[in-house]
Amino acid sequence: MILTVTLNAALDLTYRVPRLQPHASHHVTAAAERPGGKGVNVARVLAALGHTTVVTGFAGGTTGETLRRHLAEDVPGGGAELVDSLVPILGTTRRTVAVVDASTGDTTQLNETGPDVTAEEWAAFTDVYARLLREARAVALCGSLPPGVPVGAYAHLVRQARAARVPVLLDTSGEPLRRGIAARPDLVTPNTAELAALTGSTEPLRAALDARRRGAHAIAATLGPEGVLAVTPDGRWRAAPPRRLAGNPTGAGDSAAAGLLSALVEGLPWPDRLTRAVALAAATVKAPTAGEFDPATYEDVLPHVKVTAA
Ligand SMILES: O=P(O)(O)OC[C@@]1(O)O[C@H](CO)[C@@H](O)[C@@H]1O
Repeated sequence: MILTVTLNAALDLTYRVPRLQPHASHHVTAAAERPGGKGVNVARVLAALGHTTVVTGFAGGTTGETLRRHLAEDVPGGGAELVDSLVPILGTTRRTVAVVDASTGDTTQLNETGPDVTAEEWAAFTDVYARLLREARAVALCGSLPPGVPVGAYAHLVRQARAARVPVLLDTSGEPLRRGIAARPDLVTPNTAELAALTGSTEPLRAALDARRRGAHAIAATLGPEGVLAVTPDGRWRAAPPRRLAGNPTGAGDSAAAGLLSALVEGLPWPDRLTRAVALAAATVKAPTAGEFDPATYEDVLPHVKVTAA
């Protein structure tokens, strides 16, 4: 199985409004509620691709219950098993709100901070994680940290995965990323803003090379509509979709992470991993909510992703 960790899981709400304007009242024309947080999105895409996936992290309160109920119901595309190993907490799982402006296609994201996690709950999680690592073929550590979880949490979890010889992907930001990358994860998947905040450089190749020097075995930077830039021990590549797709980009990075991890577990070479990541990200932009992708767009884009040396 593949393991995904979402320490700050969320109940994701997506609202569609005809046109988003500050200081105005809006009529919501469509609303959706999904289990979310980056690692949950990665897990849902992995399961849809046919990989048995275990979701861990924290869940609590009424939103936590709702999230777990949705997780049990909802494998998009009816793929492989999605196993809930979330650790219960006393606090209440956060909500996030994505507001999609139908006139432009732009999305505005509002993320709650998350519940307070106690030292005992964090200790209970690390025990569950150590047990799950024994069965895992790969692990993804994704998203922000809720209050109470130590800022070096990802560094600790990366070291545990490396000690267990389980390939580990890290997708986070800020200080947890800075510390996590120094623990030498196999793959880090920052977006351009995260990469710039980490390295101080807005030039993606320079920033990715710098990020790799900080300890990551490989970097696959997600560049939005431009695709993915990878700096790896086997080479450097850019992978780009054949055309720019309009839609909701929330969760596109998570789908790219799922593509990279599934292809790694399947033993595919880097160019094929990047091709899958880019096609899945494009197909996610064409799906209305994070954690889902449009299968027809995926099949359509996959043969046309362009991979070039960087
Ligand atoms: O606050 P974080 O953990 O960084 O991001 C949370 C989040 O906005 O990211 C996903 C999209 O990538 C959403 O489904 C999710 O709720």
